Amino acid sequence: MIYTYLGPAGTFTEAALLQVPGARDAERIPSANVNAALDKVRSGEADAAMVPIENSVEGGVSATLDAIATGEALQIMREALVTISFVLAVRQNIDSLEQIRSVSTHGHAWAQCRGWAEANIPGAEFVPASSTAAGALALLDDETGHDAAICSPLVARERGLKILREGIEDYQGAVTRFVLVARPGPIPAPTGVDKSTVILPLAEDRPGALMDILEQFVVRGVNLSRIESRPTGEGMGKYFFSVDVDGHLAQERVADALAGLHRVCPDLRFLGSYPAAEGLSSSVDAHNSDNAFSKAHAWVHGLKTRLAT
Ligand SMILES: O=C(O)C(=O)C[C@]1(C(=O)O)C=C[C@@H](O)C=C1
Repeated sequence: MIYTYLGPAGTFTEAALLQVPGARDAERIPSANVNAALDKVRSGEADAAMVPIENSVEGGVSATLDAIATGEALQIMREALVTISFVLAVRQNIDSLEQIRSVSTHGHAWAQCRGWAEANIPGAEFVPASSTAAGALALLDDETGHDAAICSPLVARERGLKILREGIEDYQGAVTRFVLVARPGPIPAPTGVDKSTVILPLAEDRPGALMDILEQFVVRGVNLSRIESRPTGEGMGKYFFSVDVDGHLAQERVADALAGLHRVCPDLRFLGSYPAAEGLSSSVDAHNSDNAFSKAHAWVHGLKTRLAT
């Protein structure tokens, strides 16, 4: 297996990839951004890419949500959760917060430390970086660049960076969710605690269009764990929904909901069923169990055998 991930080495995304059994000893190619990582998978240069998709404080990672929703089809094989904590790393000549005029990090990391930054380095300019590790490593390479970087404690320690403050995140215990994405292939077998992801473009802007979609889940007792609307880029007011549901394609209620969605949303994109990284809370009523669906299908099938030909 050849893996790629949002690099350079030392990103939270690499930490997520290292949770995948075997990834530590496999070839790992860093990519400069999410699109580059997914392109490597689409072209066959890598077999799978780990990319961030959602943070418990800042929400969805738009670059990933958009890139997997369009273009050549991809499939989510698994997910990984990483607890996020940030340090403030500085150049060797900086000894106090007052000396910091510019700070670099990834946009999602900046959003998670904004309160701390406003209170502690109010005058500092934010310099966007392609990842937290890229912002941190520039402290070593680029003598003319920013004074400080917000990054993981790990990359700061491994690269011998000077740490001025630790635990600067606004919300302790924040978590980022990552997905491992591959070219479409076999769908991982159900584990009993699974998720499925589906992209639902709105066919037309009319009253009840979202209700038609949600109804497909509600009537089959399928719980949604995430729903986000993203602009398609094709003009104002054009959106698709990116949805995670509890359950696996192998479960009748999920398969039946997908069939219903295909009728109301024919351009939908199924992004996969895969093991959930943590236990799901939703329970399934008896009338939405596989058994109830099988009995109902068998009953209708029996009736149909009596149709006059
Ligand atoms: O910059 C990194 O280290 C990343 O892995 C990216 C990323 C993100 O996109 O959310 C991952 C985790 C943190 O929430 C901040 C940044």
